[in-house]
Amino acid sequence: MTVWRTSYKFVKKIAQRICMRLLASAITGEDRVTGIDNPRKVRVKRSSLTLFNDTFLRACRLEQTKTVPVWFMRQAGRYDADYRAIRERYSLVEICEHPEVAVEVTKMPVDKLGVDAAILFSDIMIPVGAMGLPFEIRENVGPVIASPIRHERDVERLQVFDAQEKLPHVLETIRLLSNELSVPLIGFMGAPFTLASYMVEGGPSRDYLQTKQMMVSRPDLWQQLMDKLADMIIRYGREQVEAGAKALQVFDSWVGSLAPGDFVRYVKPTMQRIFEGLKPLSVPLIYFGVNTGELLGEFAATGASVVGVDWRVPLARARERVGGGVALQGNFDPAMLFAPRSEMERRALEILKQGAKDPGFVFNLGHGVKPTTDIDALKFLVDVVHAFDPLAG
Ligand SMILES: Cc1c2[nH]c(c1CCC(=O)O)Cc1[nH]c(c(CCC(=O)O)c1C)Cc1[nH]c(c(CCC(=O)O)c1C)Cc1[nH]c(c(C)c1CCC(=O)O)C2
Repeated sequence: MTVWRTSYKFVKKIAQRICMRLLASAITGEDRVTGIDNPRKVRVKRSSLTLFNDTFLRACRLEQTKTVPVWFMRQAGRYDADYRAIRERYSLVEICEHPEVAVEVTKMPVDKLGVDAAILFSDIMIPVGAMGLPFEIRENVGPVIASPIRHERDVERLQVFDAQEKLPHVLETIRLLSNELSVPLIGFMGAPFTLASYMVEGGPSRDYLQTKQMMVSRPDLWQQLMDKLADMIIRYGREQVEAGAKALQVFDSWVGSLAPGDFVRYVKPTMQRIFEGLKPLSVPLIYFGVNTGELLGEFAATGASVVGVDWRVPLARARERVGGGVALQGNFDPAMLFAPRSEMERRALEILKQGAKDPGFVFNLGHGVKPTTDIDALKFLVDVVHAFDPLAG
């Protein structure tokens, strides 16, 4: 009897999944593939019947898609009441330490907003803690480090860790997500300059005086720090992809504070080494920064496959600067999520028309979602992007 009931349930579940899959592809007309899109990495077991929306990955690979993929930086966050409720019980670091909670938070925007990619819920500082430098995240301030890096011994003490050993919960979160998600999971790391800015200043900064001072007056020590962070980033990136991340974004939020000559001299070689090291993983590699208008050409020359653009640069100009062979991601001003709907739509269409001129465009904001954003504005924006036909222009 029990055997019969179990097999009936099993057959019913399979039949339901097949029906859902057929229905979804009939409705969207989008190409759907099974969970496995990189046969080399089938180490992670996944259901072969999961619906999988690969529009984001295809746009990153410069393939023509029927709709423009969209996701938002900081798409899991305080604008969402359910997230705020979870934050009342867990700190940001605690969420990261509990895979079941991190999974739930990562999935929230996918379910609620209908975005085409998920981003791992974590923070760029999590691996800094694992390197042996304790930090704290202060609300409305950002990461704070009590004993910042100033001397050789501080750099020497930093460990290039094994995530299996130091951050097993992060890898577990990725494994769970890659089994459950119907969209690709983006893993991420902070880039060396941006991480160094917190590690050297001891917290957020307006002008990065200590960081830039170390860069120019102790180029040897600076390079030692860049090298150690690059080693960490390559190793941690590889572990994230092996656990199931389908793309990696390297956040260099504050590198736009550098003059182009300084970027080329003090940062670019390290970024080239990082993307060279991550390339064998065969996943899209996104390089993002704010205020990087003058650096976009250099960004494209680092070896990244997708370049993030903020709203200060029109996308057509960004395309001129990066040239061909690289996808673009951006560049809606997060402040414009507070504009009237008609104005939001007008601006989104302007971006879509420029961005989708060539294959290889991912719609995003130019920076993260602001905590006071209305969730309905985000949903509206997703709908506008999905209604746009990139082939019709
Ligand atoms: C610079 C940077 C940090 N963290 C990150 C960056 C690069 C992107 C950027 O430029 O915004 C990256 C980051 N941080 C967080 C994510 C989660 C994934 C997602 O985008 O949804 C991602 C991708 C969670 C978070 N990380 C943080 C929050 C907000 C605090 C909270 O809601 O608990 C979230 C959701 C905290 C944090 N952590 C950091 C800052 C500046 C802050 C903001 C402080 C505040 O406003 O309270 C460092």
